[in-house]
Parts: sequence; C-alpha cells; structure tokens
Amino acid sequence: VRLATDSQGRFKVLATMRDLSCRGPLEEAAGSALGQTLEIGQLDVCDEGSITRCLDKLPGQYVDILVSNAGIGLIGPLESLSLDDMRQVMDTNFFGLVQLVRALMPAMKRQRRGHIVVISSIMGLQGIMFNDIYAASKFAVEGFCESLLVQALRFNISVTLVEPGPVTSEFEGKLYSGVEQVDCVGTDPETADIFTRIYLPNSRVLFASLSQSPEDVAEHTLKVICARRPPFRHQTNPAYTPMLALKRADPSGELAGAAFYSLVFRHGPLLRASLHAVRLCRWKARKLRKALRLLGLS
Ligand SMILES: NC(=O)C1=CN([C@@H]2O[C@H](COP(=O)(O)OP(=O)(O)OC[C@H]3O[C@@H](n4cnc5c(N)ncnc54)[C@H](OP(=O)(O)O)[C@@H]3O)[C@@H](O)[C@H]2O)C=CC1
Ligand SMILES: CC1=C(/C=C/C(C)=C/C=C/C(C)=C/C=O)C(C)(C)CCC1
Repeated sequence: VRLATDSQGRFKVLATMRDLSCRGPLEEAAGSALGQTLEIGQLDVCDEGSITRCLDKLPGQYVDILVSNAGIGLIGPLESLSLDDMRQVMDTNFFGLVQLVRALMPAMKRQRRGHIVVISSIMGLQGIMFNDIYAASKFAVEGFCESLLVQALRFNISVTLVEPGPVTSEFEGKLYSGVEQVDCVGTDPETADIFTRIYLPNSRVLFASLSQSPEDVAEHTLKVICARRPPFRHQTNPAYTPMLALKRADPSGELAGAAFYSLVFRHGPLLRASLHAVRLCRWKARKLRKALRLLGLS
C-alpha cells in the first residue's frame, strides 16, 4: 500500500496473499489505489504451481522489484517443537524465497534490470535463544542472498536484505499462541523454567520497548528501493547496532555469547529496567511530537 500510494505515482504493485478471502483489510487500506496502482493476486510461496500461475499473469513474467516478505516465526525449547513445524518454517522463510527468486530471476536477467528485496531479520545476523529454527531460516536466507549477489550484479540486478528487529505485527501474537499449545512438553524442568520465566517475560518487554511499526519498516523498504545504489544489507532498528558490534568486534563469538549470557542470567532485572526506561522515553517522545504537531511547530 505504501508503494501503491506513492505521491509521485512511481509504482504499480501486485500485492499477493495465499488466501484471497482475507483481502478485505488490504482492499480497505489500498482505498482508491485498488485497481489503479494496486492489484491483488493469489500466491503461496510454498506452492510452485501458485507462483507460476501468478507470474503467468505478468507480461514476460517480469517485475522490476520483488519484495519477498512472507515469513513465519517459531519459538520454544527445541525438544518441544515438532519437526513438521520446523520444516514449515524452513519451507516458508527459506525455500519460499528460493522458489520466488528462481521463478523471477530469468526475466530480470533477460531485461538486465531488477531489484530483489528480501525482508530478512536481525535474527539473520544474530541468533537469539529459543528462536533456534527461525534464526536458522533467516541465516539461510542471508547466505543464499550473499551467494547470489555477485552473479546478480553481473546482470545489473540489485539484492537487498532488510533486517528489522521486533515489529508490531500479527507475528508476535502468533508466536505466543503457538507457545501456549507447545506447553514445554518433552523438555526438562530447568529448560522449561528458563523459557517461561526468563525468556518469555524478557521477550515481551523487549517487543513492547524496542519494536517498530510495519509502516516504519515499509518506509525503510521504500528508501532502499529508491536508492541510487541500493545497499546489500539494511538494518531498520538502530537499537540492535551494539548487539551486532559485539559480533564484529570478536569473530570468535565468545564476546557475543558471554554478553547474552550475562544479560539473560546475571543482569535480568537491569535488562528489564533499561527496556522499561526505553519504553518510557519513547512514550514521552511520542507525546512531545504530538504536542508540537498540535501547536503547529512540526
Ligand atoms: N514481526 C517481527 O517482529 C519481525 C518480522 N520479520 C519478518 O517480516 C516478515 C513479515 O512478517 P510480519 O508482517 O511481522 O508477520 P505477520 O505474521 O503479520 O505476516 C506474515 C505474512 O506472511 C504470510 N505468509 C505466511 N506463509 C505464507 C505462504 N506460504 N505464502 C504466502 N504468504 C505467507 C502470512 O499470510 P497468512 O495471513 O495467510 O498467514 C502473513 O500475511 C517476515 O518475513 C518476518 O520473518 C523480521 C523481523 C521482525
Ligand atoms: C536481544 C535480547 C533478547 C531477545 C530478543 C528478541 C526476542 C528479539 C526478537 C526479534 C525478532 C522477533 C525478530 C524477527 O525476525 C532476550 C533473549 C530477551 C534477552 C537478551 C537480549
């Protein structure tokens, strides 16, 4: 919708979803752009036939820009997760992207033009406890794109990984409802305790304090799409810069491991207090911005 309602009218968007009966909210958000600069198509990234049918509707099976966004999360102790659920994550987040790129890249190569924009995650760069499979799927995405990049550049195709931290979408709610079903079956009591008493409360506070809106991520995505020389990686949340700096500072991985261990097991109260403080500052900043707007000062 952000692209389709671009004030300069630069984009014609084919927005896709796997279940077209859910298109109501998208149609509403698109408003007058619907049928003009925004069309809706069916596409399930896990279904090759659906990808082919969708692309067959495009002239020359070509798009200038692919934004690959479909993704699902999975949290919990490894022992309580089913292999089927793990495969579903890899199928959607990784093989879904692979299938899309494989289907779209030949036309981009023929045109010697295109931009592949992939919504990855900060977890494509740094693993987080109890997100083992989700992080693995995003690491796979990053390795795939990194390998593809040089060949793509030869054909004048740009590749960009957009790497958000937590985002306030339906993603978080889906994660937690999945956890209620998992109920830590098959895990030892100590691990179950770490997950339910340490990870979950910290993760909820972290989402509440540091998350971005989907609209904000959309603005970042628009920015990389419009860049004269699109970056290969683009992180959308500066709050995660220190976490990534630890990794860069010590390639052995020891520093990052020790820092996470301390945050989780030694300085939990400090972590939560800092996150609450961040949340308060953000709330105050929002209030201030609103007041300035009301006074006509911004
Ligand atoms: N929310 C977050 O904290 C973060 C999210 N991300 C990434 O951002 C992207 C968007 O997630 P977000 O909007 O937050 O989460 P949502 O759960 O709100 O949206 C994910 C979307 O992916 C769609 N989807 C899932 N499986 C398929 C499939 N097989 N084919 C087509 N579409 C599918 C879902 O459709 P349906 O409604 O049919 O299930 C849903 O619309 C994901 O790649 C995610 O990994 C990255 C960093 C943080
Ligand atoms: C950083 C951090 C934590 C959790 C981070 C989370 C939960 C990040 C979620 C990111 C998402 C959802 C990315 C989606 O792709 C802990 C373990 C609570 C404590 C230690 C520091």
